Amino acid sequence: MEILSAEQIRAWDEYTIQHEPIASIDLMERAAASCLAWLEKQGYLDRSFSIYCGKGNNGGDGLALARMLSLLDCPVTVHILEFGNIGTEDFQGNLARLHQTPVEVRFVQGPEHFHPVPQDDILIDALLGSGLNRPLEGVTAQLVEHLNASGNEIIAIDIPSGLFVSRSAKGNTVIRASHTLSFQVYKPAFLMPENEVWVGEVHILDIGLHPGFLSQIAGEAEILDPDIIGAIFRPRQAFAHKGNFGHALLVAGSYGKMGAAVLAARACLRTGSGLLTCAIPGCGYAILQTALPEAMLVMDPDEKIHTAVPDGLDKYSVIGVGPGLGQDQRTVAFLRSLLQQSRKPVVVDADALNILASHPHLLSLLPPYSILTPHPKEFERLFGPSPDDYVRVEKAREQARKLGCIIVLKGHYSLIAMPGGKSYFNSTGNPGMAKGGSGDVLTGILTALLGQSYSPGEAALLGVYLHGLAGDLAADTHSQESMLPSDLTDHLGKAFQIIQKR
Ligand SMILES: NC(=O)C1=CN([C@@H]2O[C@H](COP(=O)(O)OP(=O)(O)OC[C@H]3O[C@@H](n4cnc5c(N)ncnc54)[C@H](OP(=O)(O)O)[C@@H]3O)[C@@H](O)[C@H]2O)[C@@H](O)CC1
Ligand SMILES: Nc1ncnc2c1ncn2[C@@H]1O[C@H](COP(=O)(O)OP(=O)(O)O)[C@@H](O)[C@H]1O
Ligand SMILES: [K+]
Repeated sequence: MEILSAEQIRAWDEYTIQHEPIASIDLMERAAASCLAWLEKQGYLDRSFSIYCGKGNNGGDGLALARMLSLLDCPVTVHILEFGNIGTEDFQGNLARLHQTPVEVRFVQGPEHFHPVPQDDILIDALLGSGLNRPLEGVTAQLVEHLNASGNEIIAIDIPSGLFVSRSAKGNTVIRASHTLSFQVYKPAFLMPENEVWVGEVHILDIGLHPGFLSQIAGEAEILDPDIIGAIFRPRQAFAHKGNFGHALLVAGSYGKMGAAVLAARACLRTGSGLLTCAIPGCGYAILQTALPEAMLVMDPDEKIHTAVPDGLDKYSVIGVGPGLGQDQRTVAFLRSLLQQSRKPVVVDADALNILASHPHLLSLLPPYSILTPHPKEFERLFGPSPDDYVRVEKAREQARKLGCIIVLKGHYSLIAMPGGKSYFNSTGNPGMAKGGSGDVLTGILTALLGQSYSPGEAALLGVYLHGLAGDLAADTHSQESMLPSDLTDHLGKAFQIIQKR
């Protein structure tokens, strides 16, 4: 699913109006009807509603919804915020239609018109939508604060009023919705952690915009969905042998952090690597041999840390490096040699990223199309602080282009930024994965896929999606609270089966 800017969405409206064809007010009718259907499905129709409208098309949606609710005998009051203009054509058309119903319409010109909010009313926010072009101020901001302070449940139409579609509204006044009903596609605003308090749960409603439009635009970002994954995943051939599925080298673990190596290695095996060798310090020998009989080992001469690059790197189809590595000075030198000798894309995570952050000149040694998997803190260490989430995402895209690498910026909607400029937001995963070790599992998964002749881009997309899907399945089994990173690996099998069936 594409992620579009406000301008692109407006253009899609226009395209639909021309090519379906459909009158603009009828498209608004469809948008309002989709909100009504959602309210009905969620069991809201036995409630009473206060609907707050601006004078743009977002307000028009609110007026149309008010009429529809009233026709179903729901008690509705409409409050229209006076902006000192007559409103858009479709707003006016819907106001005329609303006047033919018994719905009471109140005009709000100043705080003296802010009625106390009836305690049990559901508030519908149709003040401002994707047309917002400046922060809320004056009466508008005061009204939003009044509604937020009411403690009532607020459902926002299209986007909570005060939130921009594609840039930060940090520090501004914004409606705090518990649900946002938006149309057709995700907007960037819904994917940014800083907006969670305002958007609540997001529901994308299909209003039948013309599909022909999508072939005309070069979308910069997409939601990683089952269709994309279905096109990437390749089932095993009947006559395949282990040589077809790569020989992965996983460089991980140090004294006190051998668990990271075990987690990554198990995930690598469960993601189908043909062969796996783990490069580990001496202290990990018994641990790895006992935990994972399927894995082979190459031992570092040092007992506790990584100091020496294993011989014959070229025989491995892929290298994954980082989980539990430590940042000893000798390990820094080790990482430098490892990257210098690597001729294929490498998966780089955790302490390997931290070493790159403290020795940025090493970034130039990354083989093209390597996959870097920083969480936001590691990202900040690598590329500096960002004032808001939008800037961080943009910076990740920029760095992916600059380094010629894939950057997986991990989070609720992990961003996968490709060197060619395209990026994806992952749709799987849950807060049960916010535990030390989940990232190590991802490294194992990505390393396995990259070794199995998936292209680096394919491996990154499939791996991040599978990791989150396994997380969702683990949460179903164990709850988000109780699930462990190792449960992600235990649910990879089921995750593969789901992908395969689609
Ligand atoms: N496909 C879809 O998605 C469909 C979308 N539809 C709906 O259309 C909505 C977009 O409608 P829209 O373009 O009329 O914008 P909307 O936000 O109602 O008004 C913005 C106007 O307000 C003003 N303004 C801006 N900032 C302000 C501020 N801080 N404080 C005060 N005023 C401010 C500014 O005018 P200005 O004052 O700058 O002249 C601007 O022009 C969309 O969200 C969805 O609900 C459906 O109906 C059909 C299908
Ligand atoms: N709230 C969340 N929703 C979805 N996924 C999450 C959430 N929190 C963490 N994750 C996922 O869990 C993983 C955590 O990785 P990371 O922070 O590197 O963990 P660690 O280094 O401790 O193993 C990432 O893939 C991230 O996307
Ligand atoms: K709104």
